[in-house]
Order: sequence, then C-alpha cells, then structure tokens
Amino acid sequence: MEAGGCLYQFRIALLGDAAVGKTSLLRRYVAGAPGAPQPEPEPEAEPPTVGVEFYSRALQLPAGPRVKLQLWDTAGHERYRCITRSFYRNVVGVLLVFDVTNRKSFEHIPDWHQEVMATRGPDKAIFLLVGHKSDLQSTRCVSAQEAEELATSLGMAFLETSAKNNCNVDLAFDTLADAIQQALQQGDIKLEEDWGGVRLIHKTQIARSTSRKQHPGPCHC
Ligand SMILES: Nc1nc2c(ncn2[C@@H]2O[C@H](COP(=O)(O)OP(=O)(O)OP(=O)(O)O)[C@@H](O)[C@H]2O)c(=O)[nH]1
Repeated sequence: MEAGGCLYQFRIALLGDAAVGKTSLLRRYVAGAPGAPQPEPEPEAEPPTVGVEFYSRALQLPAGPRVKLQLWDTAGHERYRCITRSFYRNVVGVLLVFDVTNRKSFEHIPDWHQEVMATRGPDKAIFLLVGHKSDLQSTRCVSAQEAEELATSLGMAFLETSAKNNCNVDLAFDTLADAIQQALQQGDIKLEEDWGGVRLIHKTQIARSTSRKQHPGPCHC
C-alpha cells in the first residue's frame, strides 16, 4: 500500500453484529486504493472473521496531511468478544456497522457504542454510524431517518453504504478520517506516547492546509 509521506497513522475499527458486512466493506475500501487490483463486481461470501484482522490504506485528507489508516476488522460473533474488546482502547475511530435489512443489528448499535465507551473511559473516540447493504432496498427494514435519529442521539454522523454497488464506501472512511483530523487539530484528541490510536509517522513533515477540497458527496443508493 502507498503509505509513503504519511504524517499520521489513525487506527480505526469496524464493529457490529456478525454478517452485517464489515469485512466486505473493508475489503472493498482497501481494494479501491490507487494501484490495488480491481475488486470483484459482487462481494464474495466471506468466512466469518476470527478475532481481529488488519488492513491498511493511505489517504490524502482534504484538510492537508496524508494519513495512513490502520483498519481493524473485528469479529461480530459474541464468542470473540473478549478478544475484540481488548482492542477498543487503542483505536481513535470506530465505524459502527449495521445491516439495513437486519433490524436486530440496528437495535444492537447502542450496545456496541456503550461497550466501546465503557472500555475507553474519558478517552475520546470518533464514531460513524454505517447502514450497510443499501443495495437491498426491497428487504430493507431500517429507514434512513430512524438511523439518522439514532446517530444524532449518540453524537455521530450517519451514512449508508453498499460493498456490492460500491456506494459511499470511500466516503465513509474519508468522513471518519477527516473528523479525526479535525479533532486532532482542535486538541480534542491528543497524541500520547503509550496510545496507538494516533501515531506521528513523519516528525519533520509539516501539514500544509491547502484550499479545502470538496468531496463529491454521497451517492443516493
Ligand atoms: N447485498 C449485499 N450483501 C453484502 C454486502 N456486503 C456484504 N454482503 C454479504 O453479507 C454477508 C456477510 O458479510 P461479511 O463481510 O462476512 O460480514 P461481517 O460483518 O464481516 O461478518 P463477521 O466476520 O462474522 O463479523 C456475506 O454473504 C457478504 O457477501 C453488500 O453491500 N450488499
């Protein structure tokens, strides 16, 4: 992956119930990196994640610095919870993923959020709520409006994605990384020696804020 010239590394985890599509979303994002092989048109049926798996991708943030995202794909199944829980403290960003066709996975989102918050104590993390499998409109059972309301009540943004249609996949990660960068700039998140959430990679590089690029915006899938 093209991590050269990155100023920071942000560690981000994907959390949510089993089979909501975390691995597919992540693999689609990583496959979309410049120079990566083209992804399959259909997401392949992934075997369930065991514990935690790692991916990475470099990203040029609209606000200036180039960052390396270290991406942790966690198992949604309860039996791996004691493994995944041990990683929560060392992340700066979390994608809370539910499946728009699986009501239970949506109802469990506050539990996932609470679990991370309880593990972290006062340390700040940036969350993004993701309603995944937005291509499955005919079997949808969670509306965008109620997901938006939940996201607002939990103090986070909300996006819908599809790995199948490659809808909003880059936007989800870009949005989270941008929010982390802003929190860092504003001092809400601080670099700490013994914390892996944010790491400075190139100490000599100066983050130059060029004119802020506009993201093309979400697709309405
Ligand atoms: N229609 C549709 N299916 C998807 C999409 N993303 C993933 N899937 C399917 O959903 C199933 C579960 O996907 P995974 O990516 O393995 O889910 P996961 O959340 O990583 O599951 P665990 O590892 O068990 O926690 C697979 O059959 C995927 O092919 C999507 O965007 N649209």
